[in-house]
Amino acid sequence: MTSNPIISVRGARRRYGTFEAVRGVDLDVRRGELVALLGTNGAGKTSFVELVEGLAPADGGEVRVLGRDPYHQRREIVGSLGIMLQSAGFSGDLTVVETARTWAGTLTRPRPVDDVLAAVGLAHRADVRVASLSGGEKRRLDLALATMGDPEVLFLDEPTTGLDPESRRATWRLVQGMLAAGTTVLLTTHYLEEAEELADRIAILQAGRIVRTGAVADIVAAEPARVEFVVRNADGRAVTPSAADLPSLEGVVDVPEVDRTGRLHLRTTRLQDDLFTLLQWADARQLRLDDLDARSASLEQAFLAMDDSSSTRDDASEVAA
Ligand SMILES: Nc1ncnc2c1ncn2[C@@H]1O[C@H](COP(=O)(O)OP(=O)(O)OP(=O)(O)O)[C@@H](O)[C@H]1O
Repeated sequence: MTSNPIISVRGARRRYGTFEAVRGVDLDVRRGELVALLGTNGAGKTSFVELVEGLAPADGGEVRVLGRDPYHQRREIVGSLGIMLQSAGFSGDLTVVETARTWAGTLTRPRPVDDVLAAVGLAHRADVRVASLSGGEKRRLDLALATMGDPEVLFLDEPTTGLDPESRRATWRLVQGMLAAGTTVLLTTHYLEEAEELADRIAILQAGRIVRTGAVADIVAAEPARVEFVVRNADGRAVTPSAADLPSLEGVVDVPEVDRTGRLHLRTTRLQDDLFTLLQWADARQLRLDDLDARSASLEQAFLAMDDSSSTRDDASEVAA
């Protein structure tokens, strides 16, 4: 299916004085897709997302949401956007339901307030003053307001920060329901598990540039898998093979390490082949690979590896820019 992207950004730039926080970002988000923007603190996520939300003008490049410039043509699209900022400025004196009703009054087609509060698990807190809510409850009220207008495009800036694991999962279910109904979502998060759970695609920002985009599986596949075990002989005693004792393993990157407990750690780009070779090697010598743990890299490992390598690359791209 080819359709125009709902969010389309080309060469976006944003400056604060002489400092450039967003340095030529390209991004497309298609209808019904969730793209998660990841990056370490100060990478430029909020600076970039504010351009797409139309809360600030770009200093260069082109930003389009639903075919419009979200800053200069904001009034034409604002009714189709739902924005959940990192901190919303509610009056603490209003109750939850009063806040929701006030917000509903600003929207063209609000969903029923009771439904929206129930969806985020705040129905039983409707008459509590906002000032008395916990941090996690305030976050859920933010989400209720952002989704009240049934937006075509939803911006979620760290939506589950401060939520307990159960509330976090409830938020994920709500977002998944909106995605299934065709909502397009741009999410920023520091929780890689959240990105793994929700994102169709991930974009990783580093010092104002996107250094990687792709599906979680593709990003993770580029990172070596981990294998760990303790080698024991026929008597059950742990033995520590040197690298020279081990069979030749084709996918192994860097030298296998033995930690203080005698556990051997290696990383390989050919998990199945190298595991098979290791098991054959152990079998032929009547050795056991105890507590064997072999697993693909997590998004977290891929993210940390990318962050290391891109900070080195960044110095080079600075000169080239
Ligand atoms: N109003 C501002 N004036 C000057 N510099 C700013 C301003 N806002 C942000 N910056 C700088 O721009 C860079 C990007 O900040 P931004 O808040 O966009 O990062 P972020 O990826 O959202 O970080 P976090 O994960 O901590 O929210 C940082 O170096 C920050 O110090």
